[in-house]
Amino acid sequence: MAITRAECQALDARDPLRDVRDEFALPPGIVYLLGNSLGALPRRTPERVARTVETEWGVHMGASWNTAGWWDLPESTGDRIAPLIGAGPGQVLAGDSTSVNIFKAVTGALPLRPGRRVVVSDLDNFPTDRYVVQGAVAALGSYEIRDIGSGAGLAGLEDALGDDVALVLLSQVDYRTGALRDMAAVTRQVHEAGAIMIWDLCHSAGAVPVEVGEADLAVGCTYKYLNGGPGAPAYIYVAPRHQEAVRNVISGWHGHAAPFAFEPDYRPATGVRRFATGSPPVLSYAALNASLDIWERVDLREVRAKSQAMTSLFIELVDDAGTDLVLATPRDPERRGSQVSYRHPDGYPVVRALADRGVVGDFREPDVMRFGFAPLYLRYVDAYDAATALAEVLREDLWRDERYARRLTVT
Ligand SMILES: Cc1ncc(COP(=O)(O)O)c(C=O)c1O
Ligand SMILES: Nc1c(O)cccc1C(=O)C[C@H](N)C(=O)O
Repeated sequence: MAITRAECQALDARDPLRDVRDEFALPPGIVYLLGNSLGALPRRTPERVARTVETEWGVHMGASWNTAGWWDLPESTGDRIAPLIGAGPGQVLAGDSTSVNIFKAVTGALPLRPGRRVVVSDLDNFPTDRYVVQGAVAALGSYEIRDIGSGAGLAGLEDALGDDVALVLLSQVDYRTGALRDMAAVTRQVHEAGAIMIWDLCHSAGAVPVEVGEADLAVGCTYKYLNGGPGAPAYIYVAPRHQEAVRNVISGWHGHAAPFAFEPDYRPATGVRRFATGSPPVLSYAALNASLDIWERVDLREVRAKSQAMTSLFIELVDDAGTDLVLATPRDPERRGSQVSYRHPDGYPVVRALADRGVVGDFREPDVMRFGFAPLYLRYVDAYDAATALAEVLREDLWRDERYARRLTVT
């Protein structure tokens, strides 16, 4: 092998992020490469959630809407997410799920381009992005969807862009392959065609230093690299230039200009607050905010450097092992997020056999094995152990055991 385990340990000893790992409660004996699906539990999270339950809810009760800042959680939490995506204060609102925020973004942005009736959607995007666009178009009527294949670097985009296109929705990092799109260049291209650009940042926030830049709107989740917990509040970014023009079609009372005036008719709040809808899940915000304490202390350039080094190391080690895996992730570290994916016709049982050996990745149809490298809590030695286990599972055909063929409900 190109590098020894001892050399990986030496890399860990020099890692500027090495102490951040202690912030996480990681089960022993596990190499957790699923942080791109559900991030690990920060040690401080249980205490923060317990405080919200026992003191804010249990003692101060309803007063906590004011005294504990519950009412303002969507904005205050959004302001803490903002630096992670290159946005400023008052530009990000935390709440709802990514799916709901996609619906709000798409239906809110389409009227900005009257007369244009086409939404460009990526065939390889995460399905919920496509499903929500399909639902929005069906609900609005008179719009149509133009699908592009993202495969070779969004090759279809140029041809799809015409003077009938109102809006383009894309993910910055492809969930299957981990390919990273040039957000600034694609946004420019879409704007030159006169359309609105909406980005899904689910697989990029916390994985790469995101710059929303000229993007019109963006959405993302916080339960992957941001470690906010299962089902943690998602977020929506609305560029300041659009905030007064974009309408929130799910116009609930939390986005009203005067919610406690209990007026019969909706009037939107100013700024990003108008994208709020209903009561925030306060306990989930508590968990997310505990994790954001950690993000506040880390330098995103160090996160990116470590992510690129770890993913490169993993790829080199798997190369050296001489398996029949096909790398699905770009080899150039500048062109990938923080995951490494391989194609293998029996990827599903391979991933299950690996999990039995303590290396947790996942599988995405039709043939993609994904290994996410969350730089806050993974070590170089983890990349080494994972590559070694993967090579062993393939070399010794360990995945052929029939118990690995059975599909789990959630994969
Ligand atoms: C790109 C992308 N968009 C959206 C989602 C999910 O959306 P939601 O938070 O609504 O489940 C995911 C993952 O679950 C995703 O990878
Ligand atoms: N959001 C998830 C869920 O609710 C259940 C299971 C997995 C997830 C995920 O996040 C999957 C992830 N977006 C993916 O890229 O496949």
